[in-house]
Amino acid sequence: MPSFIDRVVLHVAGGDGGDGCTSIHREKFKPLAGPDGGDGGHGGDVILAVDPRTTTLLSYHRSPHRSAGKGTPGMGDWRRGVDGKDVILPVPEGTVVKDDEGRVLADLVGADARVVVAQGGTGGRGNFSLASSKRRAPGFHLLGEPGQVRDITLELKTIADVALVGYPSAGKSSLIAAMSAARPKIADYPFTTLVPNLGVVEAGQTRYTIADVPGLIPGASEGKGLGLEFLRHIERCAVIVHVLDCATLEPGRDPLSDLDTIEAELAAYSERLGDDNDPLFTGRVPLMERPRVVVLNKADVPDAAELAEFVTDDIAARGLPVFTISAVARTGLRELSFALAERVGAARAAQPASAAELAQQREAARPVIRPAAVGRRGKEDIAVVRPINHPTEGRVYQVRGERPERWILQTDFSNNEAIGYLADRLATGGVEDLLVRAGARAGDAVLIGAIDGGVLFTWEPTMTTGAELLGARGTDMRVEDYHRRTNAERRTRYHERMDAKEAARQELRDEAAEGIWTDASSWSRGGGGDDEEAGS
Ligand SMILES: Nc1nc2c(ncn2[C@@H]2O[C@H](COP(=O)(O)OP(=O)(O)OP(=O)(O)O)[C@@H](O)[C@H]2O)c(=O)[nH]1
Ligand SMILES: [Mg+2]
Repeated sequence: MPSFIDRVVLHVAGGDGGDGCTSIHREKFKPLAGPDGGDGGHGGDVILAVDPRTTTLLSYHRSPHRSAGKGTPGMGDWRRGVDGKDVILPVPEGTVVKDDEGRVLADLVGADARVVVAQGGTGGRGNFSLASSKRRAPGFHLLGEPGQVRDITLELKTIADVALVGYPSAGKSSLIAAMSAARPKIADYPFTTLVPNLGVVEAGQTRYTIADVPGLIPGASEGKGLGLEFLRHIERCAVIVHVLDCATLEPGRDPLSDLDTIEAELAAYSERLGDDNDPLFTGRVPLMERPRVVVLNKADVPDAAELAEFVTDDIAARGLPVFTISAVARTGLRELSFALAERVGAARAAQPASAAELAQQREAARPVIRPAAVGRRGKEDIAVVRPINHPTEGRVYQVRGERPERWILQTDFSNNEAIGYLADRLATGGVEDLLVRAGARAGDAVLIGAIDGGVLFTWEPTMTTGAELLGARGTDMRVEDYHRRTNAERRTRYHERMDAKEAARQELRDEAAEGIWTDASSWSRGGGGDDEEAGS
């Protein structure tokens, strides 16, 4: 059985959006009745949702890849593609979601807490919805955007009122079994408990939860034993109970030094927690200031009872309440459960009145980081343009920004009209202005997106060649006769034209300062070479 099921790395993928459709409506006596290609469906999201019936992250450890459904392509007759299905992953309450850089994306507390961890891609627009008065019969559609893909880490931090801490085999599981209806595994070998067990205790009017966590050994705060796996669970418990084994035969151990060892580990962990130890985040007092109770266990063993009596005063002298019990013989449990109820009650009274109040305070104290929005629901940013040194292309103007990068993903580069549409979008979206301001000139290499996976092309500003190139139908003259040619012919023509321009530019460049401008001819993905068909 894996020991780290309360921390899993999950690979999540939103569904890809379906492509739009290019279609011309046909009717009897009216074979070309305008565009009727529908939009592609949106991809589904991957969502984490708190589910009270889920108590561990075990199932994600077994199958860590989760993807939402794809949107289907649009079709003729104005039919829209079908949206991909969302995938809803149930997680236990107390699951903290982090991205691959360790930033907290969500802290799922509350019965209906949920978060989208991978957004589905937006469906591509069909030629019907791309039609405008300028562009009456678009011969292209937009591609569906890929869904968001990423690795997230889920960590389960048990939410209980009381945490039982102590060395392996101290009797923590035995104690929770004696105090509540929980039936954890109990055995005489260390690290029997790998996943925290939760029990509910009723003492008088107070009802509280108690968590038995895996055993702790020296060095746990540096990850020894089950280390941090264990320590994570005490972060959210209001009261800490030290369970000390008075019958251990291990050399060098006795209740007092065990107590010191565990306290030192808690202090080291608290240090590590840093910001997360902040009461505003946990809603509790910092770990080291939380109330503690000491339990001397195994008093049914004669020697142990003697030892317990012997150390009681020492521990009490440190200001800690002490209870001598036997989890097996079930002695001393009633006093203990009432003493815990009292401290839990006090901790609850000191807490912010409501979860909402806590959330509000927390929000004010630190920015809540939410998953970066991609696709249809996201707020769109402004592009940034800067000259960079491309590893293979030399000096390149790089354009970064959600909008232009999405446009690239939506463009079918085998369709010249779609490329023309992209050029229009870049011009009207202000990217051309930014290029001019950044100092780019016609013929410079421009990269939209990251160095890997971005699209590299030679820039021809529409503002200098623009108006005169716009045909009567609003189509780009660079692709003027698109409707009379096959795809392959169009592509070839386009590349011939680009090559000719490139040759002309090359001459100019040769005269200009050497080595500054580089060759980045025609559209190519990821900085790779030209298309196979180019120059044929
Ligand atoms: N005699 C006696 N034995 C006990 C008592 N409590 C627990 N034990 C025994 O101690 C051993 C370990 O008990 P567990 O409850 O599994 O200990 P634990 O602290 O949960 O151990 P880990 O899960 O490994 O960290 C078992 O053999 C228990 O039967 C007790 O009060 N008296
Ligand atoms: Mg145990």
